[in-house]
Amino acid sequence: MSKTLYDKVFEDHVVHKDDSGSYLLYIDRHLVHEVTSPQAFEGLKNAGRKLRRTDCTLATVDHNIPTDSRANFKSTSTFIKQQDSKLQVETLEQNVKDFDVPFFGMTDDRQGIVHIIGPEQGFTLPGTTVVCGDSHTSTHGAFGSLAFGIGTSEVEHVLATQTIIQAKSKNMRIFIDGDLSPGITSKDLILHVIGVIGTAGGTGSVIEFQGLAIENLSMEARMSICNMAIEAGARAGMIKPDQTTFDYIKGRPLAPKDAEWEKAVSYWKTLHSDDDAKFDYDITIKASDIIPTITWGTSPQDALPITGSVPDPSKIEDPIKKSGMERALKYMGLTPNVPFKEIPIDKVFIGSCTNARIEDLRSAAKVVKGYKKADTVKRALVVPGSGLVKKQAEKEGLNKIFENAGFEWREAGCSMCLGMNPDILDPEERCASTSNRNFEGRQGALSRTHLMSPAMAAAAGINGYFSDIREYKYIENSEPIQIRVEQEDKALQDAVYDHEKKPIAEGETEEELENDEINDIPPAEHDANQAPSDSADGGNSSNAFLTLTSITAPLDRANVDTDAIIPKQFLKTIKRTGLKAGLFYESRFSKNEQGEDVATDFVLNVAPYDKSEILLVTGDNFGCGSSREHAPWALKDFGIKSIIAPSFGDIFYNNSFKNFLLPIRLPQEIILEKLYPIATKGEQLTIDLPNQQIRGPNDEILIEHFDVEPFRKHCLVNGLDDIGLTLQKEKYIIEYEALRKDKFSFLEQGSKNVVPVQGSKKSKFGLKTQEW
Ligand SMILES: CC(C)[C@H](C(=O)O)[C@@H](O)C(=O)O
Ligand code: SF4
Repeated sequence: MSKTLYDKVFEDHVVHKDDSGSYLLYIDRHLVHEVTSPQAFEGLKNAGRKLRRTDCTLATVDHNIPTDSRANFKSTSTFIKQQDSKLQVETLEQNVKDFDVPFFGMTDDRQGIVHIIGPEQGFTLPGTTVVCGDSHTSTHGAFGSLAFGIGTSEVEHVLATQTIIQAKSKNMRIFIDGDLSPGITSKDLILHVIGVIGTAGGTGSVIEFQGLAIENLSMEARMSICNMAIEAGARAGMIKPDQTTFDYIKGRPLAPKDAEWEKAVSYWKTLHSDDDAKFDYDITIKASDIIPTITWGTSPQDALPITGSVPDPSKIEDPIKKSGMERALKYMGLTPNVPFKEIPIDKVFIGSCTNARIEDLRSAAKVVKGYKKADTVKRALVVPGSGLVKKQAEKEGLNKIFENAGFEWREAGCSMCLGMNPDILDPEERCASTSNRNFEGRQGALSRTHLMSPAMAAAAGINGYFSDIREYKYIENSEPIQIRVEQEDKALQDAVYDHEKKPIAEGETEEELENDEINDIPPAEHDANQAPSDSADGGNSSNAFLTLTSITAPLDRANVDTDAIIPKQFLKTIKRTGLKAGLFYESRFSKNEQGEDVATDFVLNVAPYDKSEILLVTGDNFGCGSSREHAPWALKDFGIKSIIAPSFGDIFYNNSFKNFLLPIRLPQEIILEKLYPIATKGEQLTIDLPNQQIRGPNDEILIEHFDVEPFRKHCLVNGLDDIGLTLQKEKYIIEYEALRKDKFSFLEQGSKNVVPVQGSKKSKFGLKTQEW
């Protein structure tokens, strides 16, 4: 039977299939960062569980770390000034020691954004399953791996079992017909695609990108495309591996070598969709239709060609779309019909897991070279995606080009992509950004983000206005510094052996340093919200969801992203509880003249809805975007136990079940006709999970049947912790591991070959002298 690329990779990882149709998949590569892991490690500790495979796990710090020069770095505790950020980073530093996880910390040149370092090290390989507690894990699909973001409960599940419970997604193909026109980048391509299919377009599907335009792209450009597959709502994005892929991987530190390399490549060559494979959805986009693209609104689907103007809501008929557009334009401070090229900007951000690789920096540097940043542009930040990208760029002299133009050259991290560190925009500042999300408040409270390619962001920084890169006048050979090195220097990676940044301050011993850091970490407390797992099947009747009767808060919005449900400043906790105050923070509160929070008339602030346990959303795609499990934690903390909406972001949907919160999908017209009138009257609905029904205030049946996958229902009705359930299937995991060791022996080394940095704190790995 013919298969798609997704079918092949999925099937090669099935450990077990349940009668209910739910699969247990083996995970080859697990990337870990500081934001979504503390509660997972705490869960392991509380339950006395081990980490199953450290060799399949690789950790780094990226979201919270300042991008200031680390030239005088002494210790995390002195370097990071924001207390909550410091705590998250130090908690990961402690957890990697406690669980023996290979780790790239701040004294290591290999540290960087988690989705940059995996491919850079050769940890990400074709045909593997790759997960991370981060939505942009989709990036790794560029290698033909099945890579997707997971929530913190799933991180814990993977740490404990090296597997994940999955349902099979639908197959979607996006075929790019023809090749891209000159000057058009992969960022324009993916923004264009999202503009066409919308942020819910890929929901429930794995997208395979195909066509000449894709085949002609470099690996880095392919990564930018798959990176933003999540912004199209997809579970994952994939591109079949080819010679470009193999050339990129060969020689990287953690890639297979010699005979294992040959064995790997012959398997990888089988990883493509068969000619007659069937896709559930098939979309063709003409490459010649794609021109430089930017976003104007507060969702990545608000994408238009740079030659266009701000859209006009008066021309829109659909009332939900019209009010959404009005709201976005008001937030963005934009007037309808103004040409994009006449809109001035305040700041530039060149960075993020979408566009902070060496090719991105090269293309921005070419634009900047020989010019000065416009006087009206207050700041332009260039943040390399990893320490190694930074090194490579410095070797090529790109840092000098940026600095000569008045751009700031920073250290690696997520930075202003979401501003969990000090890099944020001031309210109402407009930013030309190479990142992937333009949500309200994303780059700082009331910040205004416009997404675009690195070359376009750089051009905006020079001109002071959004600019069409095709009209831009490059200055060639005007400066002594040339962009000479077109090939990435893989040998630079060996430089970690002689890197200059010594982590230990003069006069301070390793032991003192270690003690300093440990002293800053409060002892782990038992988290009351953590599902106890001492019973054999992990059951806990207090979590069980049977029937729920409550008034229902109506929410008339579409595309409510998880940044809106719980903004970034509340992600810095290492606990699962205490998030009630942050729920819908930007909507529930505004600042008065004294700068204090004042409650708005947002539905959850107003009686009787402030006591609602059900949220009824009329628009599509609730919980899209980030994988933060903090979103269901905050909803739960507020008292919400069920959410009804036409559709949900895939990761949010999963995360809800893990927290015994029931998401129910119903068609929009049914919601509007049958449930909305009751909700707006402040009357009660009853959700009956065992019978899969919704009843009205007089117990009349409103919804005869709603869908919920049998396995999820079983777990919810019985209050089951699925780590406990999976561990009961350990015999299948052991069997799979034996098969894997033989058939996929080239995956066995994994992160075992990670060499600790010289002079780093004591590591249980010891200082190896492996050859790379
Ligand atoms: C912090 C993390 C959960 C989040 C994500 O999942 O994407 C972040 O990386 C983001 O980009 O919003
Ligand atoms: S999207 Fe931004 S915050 Fe999220 S991982 Fe990528 S760079 Fe970091």
